[in-house]
Amino acid sequence: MIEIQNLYKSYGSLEVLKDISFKIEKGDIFGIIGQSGAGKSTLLRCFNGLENFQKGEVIVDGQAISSLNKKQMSDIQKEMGMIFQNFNLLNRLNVYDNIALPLKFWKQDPHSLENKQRIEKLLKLVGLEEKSQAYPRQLSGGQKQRVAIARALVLNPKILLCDEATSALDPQITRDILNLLLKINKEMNITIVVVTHQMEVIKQICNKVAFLKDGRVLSVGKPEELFVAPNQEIQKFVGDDIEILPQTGKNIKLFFTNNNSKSHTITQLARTLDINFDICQGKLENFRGSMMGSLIINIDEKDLQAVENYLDQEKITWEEIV
Ligand SMILES: Nc1ncnc2c1ncn2[C@@H]1O[C@H](COP(=O)(O)OP(=O)(O)OP(=O)(O)O)[C@@H](O)[C@H]1O
Repeated sequence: MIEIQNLYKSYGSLEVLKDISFKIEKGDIFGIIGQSGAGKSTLLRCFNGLENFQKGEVIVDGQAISSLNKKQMSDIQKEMGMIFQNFNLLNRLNVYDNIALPLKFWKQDPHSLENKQRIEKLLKLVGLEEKSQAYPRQLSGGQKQRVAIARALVLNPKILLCDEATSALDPQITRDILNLLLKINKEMNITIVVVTHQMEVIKQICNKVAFLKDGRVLSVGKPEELFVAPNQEIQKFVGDDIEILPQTGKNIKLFFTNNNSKSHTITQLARTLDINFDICQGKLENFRGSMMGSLIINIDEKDLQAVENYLDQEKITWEEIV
């Protein structure tokens, strides 16, 4: 659906995107995560032509963005709705007219029967049937983002681009908006790209994620797979702060995925190898409804080899914490 090939982008002498390549498939909810300044928003804006780039290519629905003329670019832009952190609503227009703005841009009558029905359907989808005549100043942040989502969908796009769409919202409202995005993805079959610095957003809705650091892709994959990959940069995002661990013996961190989250792994380990160990830290995380976990145990140094062999044999991902 969107393919990014060896993309480079600079602002003057500042290189912001460096050799970015990955693919977003139809139906994905694809997350792009990274710290402030990593280049996430710039990358997203290269997808719909809001930014140009110096090298590489972005291919949307089989069309190379850099080769499009003005008309072809607007047609592609029509296929991509976008929402932002600060909602970007027009305060002088009511909810209905804000949602209708893209229709006006495309010279359509916002009050034709077809468009009226379309906007009413969208108002229902985002749960704002009662607010059609309200003005932005009369709405909460979550409601404003719902209006922005309805507006982004009014032209029937295939792709929805979300730039830090929940960063200004509190945790409960964030969850509601994320559930709405999940619903839009499932029921309307819209591919969603989410730029965020919040790991929670990735965990709740994304089936794929790209980690960006200093304009480069650190890793791309399923969130739960990257979570179990022993990569310290990524674990920082997952919020894996390791507490103080014993200074004696060896500390081993085990990662449990859906495939190996058998409850008896740990008791089996003790029984099979006939060893004792201490449990130092444990954590469970929810990825789109699947539980993933990690556990740090402290073992005697003399048992290290046997434990490593056992974990490898049981195909449990582990790392030694030093
Ligand atoms: N129009 C611009 N002109 C010059 N530099 C820019 C411009 N837009 C962004 N930058 C710079 O490009 C880099 C990447 O910015 P970008 O906004 O893409 O990062 P980000 O990962 O989205 O961060 P944030 O979450 O803080 O928005 C930053 O160093 C930023 O200062």
